[in-house]
Amino acid sequence: MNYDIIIIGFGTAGKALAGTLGGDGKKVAIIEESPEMYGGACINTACIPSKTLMAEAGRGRSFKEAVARKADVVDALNEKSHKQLAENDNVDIYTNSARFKDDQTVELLEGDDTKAVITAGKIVINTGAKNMMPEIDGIDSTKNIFDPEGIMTLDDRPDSIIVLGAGYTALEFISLFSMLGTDVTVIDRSQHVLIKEDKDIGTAVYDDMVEAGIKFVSGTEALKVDNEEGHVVIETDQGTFKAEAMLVATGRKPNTEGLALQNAGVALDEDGAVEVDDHLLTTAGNIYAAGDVKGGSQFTYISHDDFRIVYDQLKGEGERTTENRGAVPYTVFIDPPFSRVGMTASQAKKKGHEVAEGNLPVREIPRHKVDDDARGVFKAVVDKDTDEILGASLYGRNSEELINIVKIAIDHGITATALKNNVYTHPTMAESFNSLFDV
Ligand SMILES: Cc1cc2nc3c(=O)[nH]c(=O)nc-3n(C[C@H](O)[C@H](O)[C@H](O)COP(=O)(O)OP(=O)(O)OC[C@H]3O[C@@H](n4cnc5c(N)ncnc54)[C@H](O)[C@@H]3O)c2cc1C
Ligand SMILES: NC(=O)c1ccc[n+]([C@@H]2O[C@H](COP(=O)([O-])OP(=O)(O)OC[C@H]3O[C@@H](n4cnc5c(N)ncnc54)[C@H](O)[C@@H]3O)[C@@H](O)[C@H]2O)c1
Repeated sequence: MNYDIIIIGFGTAGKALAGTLGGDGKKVAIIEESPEMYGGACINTACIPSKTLMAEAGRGRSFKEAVARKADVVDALNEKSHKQLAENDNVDIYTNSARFKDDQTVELLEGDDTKAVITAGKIVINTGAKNMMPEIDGIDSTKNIFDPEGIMTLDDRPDSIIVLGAGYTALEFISLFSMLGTDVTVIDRSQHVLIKEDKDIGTAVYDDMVEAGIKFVSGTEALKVDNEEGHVVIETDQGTFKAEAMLVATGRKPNTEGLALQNAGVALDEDGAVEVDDHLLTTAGNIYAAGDVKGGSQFTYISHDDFRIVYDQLKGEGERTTENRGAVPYTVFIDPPFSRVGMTASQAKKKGHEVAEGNLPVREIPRHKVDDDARGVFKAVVDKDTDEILGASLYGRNSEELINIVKIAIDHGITATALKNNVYTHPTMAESFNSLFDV
């Protein structure tokens, strides 16, 4: 069977491309290896389930209630994603593993057997990333060790948990389990949490987590894990720790295993990600890669923007690139959330900017009284000479929404003075910008 385009992986970019190109009348094949993953990681195993659990915990629901609602949300979104493409007459969904035969030919596998072979002039790889398990003695044979996906399928809340890692994924689960009443111990290689972020904010997050009862064992190397009386016991260079369960959140790696990329002339970079140019073209001239599999920032909205770039290559002027998509904001959904866009003050100084800094503790924002939550601090980085906004790091309630305002300001050259003098509704966290940008 020949198609105009084959998409490997039903992730964020893949789904949008298949739907849009199918709508344009192109003959599209989309290949997904698991029916449980229609719509990709974000809705099935990552963003949506984790944020649903967090929202439920915030409402004071039990773990069981939270997990039950999360399952309903995931099922509904998975079904909706499948339906959207299944109802498109120009899109064929294949539930198989894909493997390249050459740069225009893809095998559809069931186990080791080739069930069919399909061809297309253009192919998009959107196979995402998967959790990495570190090599620790005993990790494969010890029970009650979970990755982020697995920990969200537990029936009962563990009374105690060890979290290995303190990156963005780990921090969200640390916060979640702490809110649910689990005793949390964090074991991490690095010396500080949020090491790449503004130092004061990293400290504020750490202090709030310690205040909530979370225990950190930082700068630590895990040596060995085992089970003892139904618990997980971890031996480290700073002592031995024990809990009912352990979550391993030590990073993710691009999903390229089994694709036989060498058959298509698609090269990987030194981190194992598919090598792409700024139009997302791989080293094979007719094959694109989108989303986590190409490395860089791993966010669902980046995968969605990758869809725009590839679509623009296939149907538009080819002007959108990874270089002109603008500032990329992000939120770590801890309680309260931490969000960032652009540079920190120290990064801006290193780049030669004369910096003016806004620094506003949340306790000075009127809205905090209404919410009865004084935790957090908002920081802004402004170029002293030009009034240009260079970045913002916001730790506090509603930062996941506010950061998008700053992103628009950065992308469209809206100055710090403009945000300072803007009229905002009251009482909101947004009105903090009247003070934050008064630098
Ligand atoms: C716990 C967690 C929470 C997260 N929270 C957020 C968040 O709040 N906000 C955010 O923006 N990002 C978040 N992320 C990151 C986000 O999930 C990813 O960036 C996003 O899902 C990447 O999508 P993608 O398009 O690259 O592909 P994916 O959604 O990963 O889809 C790839 C698909 O390809 C399939 N596949 C793989 N290999 C093959 C093959 N050989 N043949 C056929 N099919 C194959 C897979 O089954 C999968 O369905 C989170 C990640 C994790 C782990
Ligand atoms: N809210 C969001 O948008 C969101 C949420 C979760 C993840 N993500 C995406 O997923 C990506 C991956 O995040 P991540 O947190 O999984 O990875 P990461 O690479 O950001 O963090 C890994 C952490 O594990 C630690 N570590 C590594 N090996 C270790 C070992 N053997 N022992 C102890 N500690 C060890 C590291 O010190 C680090 O703190 C992020 O870059 C982000 O883009 C996004």
